[in-house]
Amino acid sequence: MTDSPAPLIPAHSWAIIDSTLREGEQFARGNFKTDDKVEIARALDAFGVEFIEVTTPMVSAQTLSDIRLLTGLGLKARFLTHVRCHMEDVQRAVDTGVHGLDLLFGTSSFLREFSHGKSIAQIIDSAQSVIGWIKDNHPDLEIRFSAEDTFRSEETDLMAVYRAVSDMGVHRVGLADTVGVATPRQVYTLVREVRKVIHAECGIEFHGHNDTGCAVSNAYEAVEAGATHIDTTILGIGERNGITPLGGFLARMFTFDPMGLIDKYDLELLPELDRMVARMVDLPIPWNNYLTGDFAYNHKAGMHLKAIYLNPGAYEAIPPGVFGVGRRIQAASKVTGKHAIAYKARELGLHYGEDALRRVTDHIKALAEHNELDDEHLEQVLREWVSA
Ligand SMILES: CC(=O)SCCNC(=O)CCNC(=O)[C@H](O)C(C)(C)COP(=O)(O)OP(=O)(O)OC[C@H]1O[C@@H](n2cnc3c(N)ncnc32)[C@H](O)[C@@H]1OP(=O)(O)O
Ligand SMILES: O=C(O)CCC(=O)C(=O)O
Ligand SMILES: [Mg+2]
Repeated sequence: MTDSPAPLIPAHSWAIIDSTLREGEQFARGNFKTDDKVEIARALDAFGVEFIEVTTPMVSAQTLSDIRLLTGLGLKARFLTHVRCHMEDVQRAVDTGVHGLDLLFGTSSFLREFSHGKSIAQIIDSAQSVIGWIKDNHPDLEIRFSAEDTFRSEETDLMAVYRAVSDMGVHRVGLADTVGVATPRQVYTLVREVRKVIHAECGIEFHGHNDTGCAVSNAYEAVEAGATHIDTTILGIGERNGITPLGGFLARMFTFDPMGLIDKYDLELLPELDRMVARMVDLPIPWNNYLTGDFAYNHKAGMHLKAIYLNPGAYEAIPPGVFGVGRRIQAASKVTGKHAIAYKARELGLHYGEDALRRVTDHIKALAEHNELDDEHLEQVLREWVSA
């Protein structure tokens, strides 16, 4: 007997840093009150994400006190706060009870010119003072250093920065696709290159925006190339059209290591998480949302329905029940077929011969050409057909 093959990408090789409480606060409708933050943190913790990233305490006195409240909840998830590579920010962050600091500095010419005005050498100098101070005064804190706008930065600049901060002893470096422009292949290649210049024990984090629709694929490519941490938010909320959504990323990774994901996370809570954030930002869950959208598990075409009744796996990559959602069979449309109609009839205890089945199917298709039938109407037609 042989061992079952190792999953393509084992779930234990990466961790989630959920940034709903940081990137999510930068979403147009993300204005979380203290109670909302507590609810989100508890829900993420119950789900099982490894890290929760919160906004910088520099935002306001309220934010500072909220971070202290959150880190005092006694959750299993570890808190990280996202701060500029700036002594004042760091000094305010270190006694908030967080487990680590996510430092960042923009390295692209756009951000060097228009955001902070520092050269690469100055960025490395600032990193040296800030990281050195944290290590001397708070050696227990985990430190991550990210080159903001990584994918529009010069590769030589990036390698100089990553090599330097890795030598300074950061626990993780971050690659950020800040404007959502990277392609999956670029992400894969750059993560591999970064791996070569940092220490073996240094982790790699990826943060990807969705401006060009690649946030999930890019996160996946990052992991495939060796990234250890992926930033997500619930429903993908964030600046502009957001970042890698928690549900979308998990859907992607589930296909490689279902048992690994089931062990790590309470996947059935995903719909609750999505509903919670949709309520807080006062928007519906998108109809085509990964896993939890209204129609994510709607099956309609006759050819699909025939196979779905025999084995749902024929047209579903991921069993919906694992993520706490159900499937919907939409049998009464113009694109339906006789197998679906026979199945629906059998559910009602009705049986047709072959000719009758063809005729009732065609009748339903013709009716649905004008107006789709709901379940009640379909049932009525099927019963009338038998008694007619
Ligand atoms: C891509 C991203 O999502 S990055 C994260 C974005 N997050 C945030 O902006 C958090 C919320 N921000 C805030 O509350 C405020 O912007 C604060 C408290 C951080 C700063 O507020 P202000 O002092 O009023 O400055 P303002 O926001 O107008 O400008 C940004 C400042 O940060 C500086 N800065 C930008 N990036 C960095 C960095 N990585 N490290 C250090 N300083 C930086 C800029 O130079 C500018 O400072 P300056 O006025 O001395 O030139
Ligand atoms: O700190 C990071 O790595 C990411 C910051 C951010 O939100 C971004 O670049 O879009
Ligand atoms: Mg971002």
